Amino acid sequence: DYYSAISELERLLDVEAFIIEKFDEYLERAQQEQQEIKRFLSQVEELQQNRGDLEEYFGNPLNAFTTIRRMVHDWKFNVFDHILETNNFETYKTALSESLEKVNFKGPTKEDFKGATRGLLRLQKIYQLPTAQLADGYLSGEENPLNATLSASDCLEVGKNLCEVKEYTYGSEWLLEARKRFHAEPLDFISPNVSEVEILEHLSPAFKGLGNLKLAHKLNNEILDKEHTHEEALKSRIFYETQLARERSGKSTKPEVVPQISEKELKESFQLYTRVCRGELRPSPRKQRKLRCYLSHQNVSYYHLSPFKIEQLSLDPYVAYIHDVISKSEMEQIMEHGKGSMERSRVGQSENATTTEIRTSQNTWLWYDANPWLSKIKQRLEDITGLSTESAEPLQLVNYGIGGQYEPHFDFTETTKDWKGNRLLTALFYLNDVPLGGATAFPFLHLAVPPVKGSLLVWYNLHRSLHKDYRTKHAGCPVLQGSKWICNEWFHEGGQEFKRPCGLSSDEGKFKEFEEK
Ligand SMILES: O=C(O)CCC(=O)C(=O)O
Ligand SMILES: [Fe+2]
Repeated sequence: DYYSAISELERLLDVEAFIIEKFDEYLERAQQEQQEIKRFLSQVEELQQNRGDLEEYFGNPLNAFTTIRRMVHDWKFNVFDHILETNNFETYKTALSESLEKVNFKGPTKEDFKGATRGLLRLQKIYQLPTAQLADGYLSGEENPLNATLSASDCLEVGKNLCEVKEYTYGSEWLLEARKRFHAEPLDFISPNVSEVEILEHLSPAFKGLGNLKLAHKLNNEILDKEHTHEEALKSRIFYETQLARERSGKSTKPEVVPQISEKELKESFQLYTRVCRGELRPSPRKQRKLRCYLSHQNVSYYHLSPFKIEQLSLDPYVAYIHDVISKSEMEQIMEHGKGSMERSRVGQSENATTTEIRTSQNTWLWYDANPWLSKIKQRLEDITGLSTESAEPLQLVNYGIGGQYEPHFDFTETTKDWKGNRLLTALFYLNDVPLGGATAFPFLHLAVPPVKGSLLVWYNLHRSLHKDYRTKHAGCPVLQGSKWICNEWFHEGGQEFKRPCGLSSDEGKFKEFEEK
């Protein structure tokens, strides 16, 4: 008790002074936090005001990336963490979560954020974009960059995510970029509170991952220069010093670091795919010389009046554009109908189909029965191809996002169980123009077909004898700028007996060498 001795009261005064001190600290912090929240809110408000046309805004992958990043990360660090960790805000907290529940708000997750990073990496790898340029919003050799740049903390997050999946080469570049930007940026722009130490905490292990222990050691020492008692760095220092000493004395050799290239990336078709997407490979003049553009009624009386505009792209296997085959209002109608039910695209057959990085897009199916307004389009597809839709699949609407792609694949499947048979012909409508990237690539044909709004691309996946044509391996190149909307129709074998009769000889095993390439 305090009444029986003055000394205890003295202690009480000490305690009181201590409490005052703590509360002062607390209030100062709270004020600081409020200011930070305010600053963050006004920054976001400014961004919101500058967003302009949404299609165009999100057509810029950097804007898409930073928006997701803001929702996954910045709101949490700058606002919610501050508010939610303080009990005073309990009532505010319930009101907030209730109102979020009311509007059924489900924000992007960490997985979204990682996916966005993987998208940027893919763009960088396939289009060979230098890190600093990409971070500055330069997507190709253009003079004026996109109206978006990444901050030091954006670069840090990209670098962190990449190192997490052992992509140390690119990861270290992003971290170095973060450091450069950290020094260049005005302090009030850095959000959420990045420190140089935090950048170094990731940069040093990244160089260790690359087998550059000397540099990792040097960067680790820089952490210790700034924070003498940094526990992790102190531990790492011992590791680096012993390791480097052993190397010097010849007791251990420099670790051999083999760059991580997946089996899939080593495949010839993948290498060709990236080169075709970049425009480094084109069909030879010898092949191109034989190609024609012409008008055709395809033996349908109606089209004598308004023939199809055909542009051949490859004769064997046959690939061609048919231009201006679908009207603006039809395209809009398709997208409007599909938009509400898009789901992450899957790869594989029915029950085994899974989502994968091989195909980063969303899609939905439009059944002809359920959408009678599609019958005109169905008829047009029959008129163009001369095939029956009796065994065809419903229309598949597809949309690609940040760095969205579909890696090289065949459209035919391994087994066909029913009378419909395999996918004979692919008909692909381009529903929009893609400002950069997003071509349909045929690696073995050295052919990249850029999306042309309102045009249809067709090719046969099977030989005349209905055996698989392995040269038709194809892909959707990553979308570099803008988004990509397409619509697929797959015609199957069934019902084409008189429409596309088989030849007299078998094509089995023809060009089989392309199967595994
Ligand atoms: O996106 C593309 O251009 C190709 C799409 C594709 O190959 C497919 O959906 O099967
Ligand atoms: Fe395909």
